[in-house]
Parts: sequence; structure tokens; C-alpha cells
Amino acid sequence: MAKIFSVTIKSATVRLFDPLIRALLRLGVTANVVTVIGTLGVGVGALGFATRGHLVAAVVIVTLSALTDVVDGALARAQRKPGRFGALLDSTMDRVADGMVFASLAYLYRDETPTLVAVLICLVAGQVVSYVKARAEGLGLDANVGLVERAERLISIGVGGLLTAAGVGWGLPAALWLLAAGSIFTVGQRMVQAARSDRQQLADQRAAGRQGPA
Ligand SMILES: CCCCCCCC/C=C\CCCCCCCC(=O)OC[C@H](COP(=O)(O)OP(=O)(O)OC[C@H]1O[C@@H](n2ccc(N)nc2=O)[C@H](O)[C@@H]1O)OC(=O)CCCCCCC/C=C\CCCCCCCC
Ligand SMILES: O=P([O-])([O-])O[C@@H]1[C@@H](O)[C@H](O)[C@@H](O)[C@H](O)[C@@H]1O
Ligand SMILES: [Mg+2]
Ligand SMILES: [Mg+2]
Repeated sequence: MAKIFSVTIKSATVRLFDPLIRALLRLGVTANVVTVIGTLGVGVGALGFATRGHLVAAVVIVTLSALTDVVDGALARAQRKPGRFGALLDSTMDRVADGMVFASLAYLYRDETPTLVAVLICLVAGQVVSYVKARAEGLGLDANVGLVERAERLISIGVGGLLTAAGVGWGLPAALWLLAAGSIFTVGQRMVQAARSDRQQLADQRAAGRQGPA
């Protein structure tokens, strides 16, 4: 479900930002610049506004900044420059951005221990969700699955933040606890998928070995 959501929304988001991408192409702005600026924007929204309880401003600024994560790849492909360093920068900056979001929430809820615990679980589990996929792919395994990936992670915090800003005090804490549970579940999903991928590759190798050289 998460994959279908992401692909559908992602293609719609790229179409929405098409005029911006064309303008960036004309200006010669590189995808890496967009990646870095988008991350800085998330920092401004989270550390500058969320920490002070200005949740609506934080959600809007982080949303607009985080959406550059869709734009940077589209721009790279339009410039025919999708590359390995760009992929590394994209993923690394995403970890930094997510870290700043949850660091800001940890500060915001520093005096509310139960919610602070939920924030810290989200922070660690969210990073592990992405790490498992990256490490598995580095080992030649597949782990590209999961109920709660980065888009769902941010959107759930955004919806919770807007609820709390609208006076529903439990909105953001509830979103954090649901996200904590979903992130832990997603780590499990990715580990299981990586194990299946490993077993399948071993089985294929054995089958190829039995057939002998072609
Ligand atoms: C509460 C107070 C705290 C503040 C928190 C507020 C949270 C914000 C609230 C909501 C955020 C909603 C925005 C979500 C954005 C999600 C971004 C995201 O997750 O993107 C993931 C993917 C993009 O993945 P990826 O980066 O892998 O794709 P690319 O196309 O970039 O390809 C990568 C390859 O490209 C090459 N490359 C890349 C970069 C580079 N520099 N060089 C390169 O060469 C390289 O080959 C790479 O390998 O996107 C998705 O999965 C789906 C997009 C989801 C978009 C969701 C949009 C939601 C719309 C509105 C938000 C509603 C939220 C409600 C609350 C907010 C209301 C204001
Ligand atoms: O969804 P997730 O696995 O937590 O994190 C994702 C990374 O795995 C991917 O490399 C990156 O390009 C995406 O934008 C997102 O950051
Ligand atoms: Mg991106
Ligand atoms: Mg990314």
C-alpha cells in the first residue's frame, strides 16, 4: 500500500512541480543544490519554528522543503545527470532532515517524558528503517518494502502537528506513537524481505550450480 501511495503521489508531485523544474533547468541549478537547499529548509522549519511551538508554520515550511526530495531526482533525470554521488547525497540529506525534524520535536516535548520517549523511538527507528534498506542493497539484497517509509513518516507528523495546532492536544503525541509502532514494524518488514531475498539468491545459485556451466 505504501509503495502504491508513494509512486502515485510522487508522479503527481513531479507534474505539479514541472514549471519549477523547467525554471531550474533554464537557470542551470543542479539537483545537488536543490537537495542541500531543501534540507536547509527543513532545518529552518523544524529547528526555527517547531521548537517554538509554531506548528503550522513548521508544517508548511517543512512540507515545501521536503518536497524538494521529489524535485531533485526529477531535475537530475531532466539534466540526464542522475548519478551515484547524487543518490548518496539525496539519501544522506534525507537522514539529516529527518533527524532535525525529530530533534525539534524532542526539544518541544522535553518536559513530557512519555511523548519524548515516542519521539526518540521515531528518531531511531526511522533512521534504522532507511539504514536496513541501504545496507541490504549494499549487500546485493532487496529490502525495498515497508508500511512506513519517508513520505508516510513526514506526513503522519504533519497531520499530527496540524491537529495539535488546531487545539487537539493529543494529535501530535498520538501521531508519534503510531509512527513509532509503524516504524518498528517497517524495520521488521525490511529485515524479513532481505532474508527472503538472501534465501532466494542462494537457492538460485544452487540451482545454477546443479545445472552446471552452460
Ligand atoms: C509538527 C512539527 C514538525 C514539522 C514536521 C512537519 C512534517 C511535514 C508534513 C508533511 C510533509 C509532507 C511532504 C512529504 C515529502 C516527502 C518527500 C519524500 O519522502 O520523498 C520520497 C520520494 C522521493 O524519493 P527519492 O528522493 O528517492 O526520489 P528521487 O526522484 O529524488 O530519485 C532519487 C534519485 O535521483 C537521483 N538524484 C537525486 C538527487 C540528486 N541531488 N542527484 C541525483 O542524481 C539519484 O539517481 C537518486 O537515486 O517521494 C516519494 O516517495 C513520494 C512523495 C511523497 C510526496 C507527499 C506529498 C504530500 C503533499 C502534501 C503534504 C500533506 C501533509 C499534510 C500535513 C502538511 C500540510 C501542510
Ligand atoms: O523511505 P526510506 O527508506 O526511509 O528513505 C528513503 C531512502 O531509502 C532513499 O534512498 C531516498 O532516496 C528516499 O528519498 C528516502 O529517504
Ligand atoms: Mg530525492
Ligand atoms: Mg530522497
